[in-house]
Amino acid sequence: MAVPLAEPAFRHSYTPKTGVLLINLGTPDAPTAKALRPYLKQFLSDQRVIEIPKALWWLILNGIILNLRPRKSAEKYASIWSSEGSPLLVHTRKQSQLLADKLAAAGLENLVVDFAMRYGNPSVDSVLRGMREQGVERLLVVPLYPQYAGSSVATALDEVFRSLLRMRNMPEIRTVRHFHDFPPYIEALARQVEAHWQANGRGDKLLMSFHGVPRFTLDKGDPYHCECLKTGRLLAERLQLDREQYEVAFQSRFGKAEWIKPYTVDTLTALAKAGTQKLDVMCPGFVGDCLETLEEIAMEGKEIFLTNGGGEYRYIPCLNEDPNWLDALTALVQQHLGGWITTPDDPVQRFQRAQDSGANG
Ligand SMILES: C=CC1=C(C)c2cc3[nH]c(cc4nc(cc5[nH]c(cc1n2)c(C)c5CCC(=O)O)C(CCC(=O)O)=C4C)c(C)c3C=C
Ligand SMILES: [Fe+2]
Ligand SMILES: [Fe+2]
Repeated sequence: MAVPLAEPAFRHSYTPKTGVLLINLGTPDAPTAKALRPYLKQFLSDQRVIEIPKALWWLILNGIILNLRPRKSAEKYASIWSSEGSPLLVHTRKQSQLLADKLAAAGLENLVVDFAMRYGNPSVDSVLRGMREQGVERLLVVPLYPQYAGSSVATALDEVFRSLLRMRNMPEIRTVRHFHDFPPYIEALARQVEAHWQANGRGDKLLMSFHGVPRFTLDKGDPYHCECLKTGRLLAERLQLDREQYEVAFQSRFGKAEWIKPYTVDTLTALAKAGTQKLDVMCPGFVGDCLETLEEIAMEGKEIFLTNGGGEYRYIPCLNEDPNWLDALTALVQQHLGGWITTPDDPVQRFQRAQDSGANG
């Protein structure tokens, strides 16, 4: 075990704070091969993500992947990079600020809301240290993935626990595991689709594309596949879609192994060849647009659909800063803060105020 680090000096009689830490995957610092290399190295060295024996993978990663992929990925990132930076970082930052505003408006006091990235910057460890310095003694961790996967949620939590391992004065901790069937999240998705239909008319089909994972992780007990299907079913029910009016598929296959199916590329090809005239495409497993949605689905996916004879291809943006999603995220956080929440009319707060005024008066 690592040696615990020094902490801010212990203070008597101060009001401890509650921290809410949002965690997303992470993104390179710039859309360049130079910035992609350390980001991909950190990401693809994670044994929650790549389960190949360590020595063999080290050779493949350092000998082949880190020599070829950074340049190719940098070109893709360059095609989606905005003046504010990487879309994933921009949306996560805005979501964190808007969540803080909403929790403050709901009367929650002594909260510190921040975000971190599992890979790259801002790192989980640096943000957690900052929270401790601000007096955070209770911590709620919210990985921004609706569906649980070992390669997304669990590794984000691993990183939190790795940081806690070195803390001398550890905060109390709670973690959110998933919210794939949380009604306000499903409602926010449904309203996003309805707004798109209102503006553009209804498509013939709705394709819900989720990030894929290797097939063997399903066989070994990872619930991700089932949680994606459940989100798909709940959203379709809410939108009153019959089974033939929507498809669920899995994108972003990495490497040669089999991943969970159907693959989004195959579904897009089949829908195009079947003569689909108007296709609506969305990515419910990503709460913010990123490389995987903007480049792979909105751009590459469109090309695949059109070159195979498909009609109109309409990409529906992720939830991003949508007010219904911010309401859902606020509700999720409030639910998980239950018992920790300090609103002005909270009985413990009232007692504390009475004590303080007694002591001062
Ligand atoms: C939605 C949850 C995600 C799961 C589950 C997931 C699993 C997973 N991913 C890879 C490999 C790559 N993913 C990459 C990008 C990426 N992945 C997610 C989310 C999940 N990944 C997001 C949000 C992003 C976009 C990041 C951004 O900056 O916008 C990449 C990097 C890009 C590239 O070079 O193609 C890789 C690589 C594996 C192997 C995996 C499960 C085992
Ligand atoms: Fe990924
Ligand atoms: Fe991708």
